[in-house]
Amino acid sequence: MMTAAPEEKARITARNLNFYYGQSHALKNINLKLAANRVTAFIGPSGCGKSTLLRVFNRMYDLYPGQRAEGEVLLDGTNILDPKLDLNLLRARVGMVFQKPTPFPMTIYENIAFGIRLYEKLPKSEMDDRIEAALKGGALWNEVKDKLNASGLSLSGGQQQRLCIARTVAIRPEVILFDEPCSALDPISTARIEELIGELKEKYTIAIVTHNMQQAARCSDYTTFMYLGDLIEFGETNQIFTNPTDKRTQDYITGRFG
Ligand SMILES: Nc1ncnc2c1ncn2[C@@H]1O[C@H](COP(=O)(O)OP(=O)(O)OP(=O)(O)O)[C@@H](O)[C@H]1O
Repeated sequence: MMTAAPEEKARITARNLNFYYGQSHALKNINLKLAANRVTAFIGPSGCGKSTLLRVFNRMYDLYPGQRAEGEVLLDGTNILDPKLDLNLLRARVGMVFQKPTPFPMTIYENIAFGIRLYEKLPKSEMDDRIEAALKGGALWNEVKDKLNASGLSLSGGQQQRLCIARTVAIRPEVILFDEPCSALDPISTARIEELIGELKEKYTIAIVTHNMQQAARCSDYTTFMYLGDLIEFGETNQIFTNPTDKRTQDYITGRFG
């Protein structure tokens, strides 16, 4: 197993990470660094553990009994697997965008304000500024600035996904996790989100799970190939796609399995 890490500042470091669904061993001794202000893509055949790994990074699994992680996952030096950790704070630092856009059934404005209010009490004018900045961060401001009181559900699928990204950005996270963020979107909306991910990495550290090889190649700096719960290969995206060292990586990226 190759677990080399980039010679860059790490935002998240996983050390000897194992994950279990009851008796089932879903992540096997994962060692990995997510470089700060870079996009790291996770690829591999269905069921290899990509989403499980992403869900460890913000302790999403904590909501479900019987699921447990062992080892260490450091976020700027703090072990996020520590049972005493404040999960609300963790989820403010590590935001997540899901496969299906999930706006709340409320106005565009309230979709963003809702999350901010969980953490901060702001006067109206400051809140307005934060909402504008978040919608700009989600590359949605120009399309919605004249209808902030319309329902979030009235937007197109691609706009809804950008609203969800704006909602995540509004809380000022350090890391954003994307779990197949484009799989429900058309090619134009997909291109828009990929472009946005490229912009977001200036401020945030990004991890993205994708089934789309072209997407991983287009928008990531580093790529991780996983197989049956193992991290098989990690490297610069260009190297993984042009000159992988492991035969399983090569077979997967050339479409021989998965
Ligand atoms: N809630 C669960 N309970 C039990 N086993 C689970 C659960 N969720 C996932 N698994 C198992 O853990 C392993 C990893 O699943 P995971 O969803 O992380 O894979 P993935 O690589 O993201 O797959 P996909 O590409 O299909 O989304 C699989 O064997 C899966 O069956």
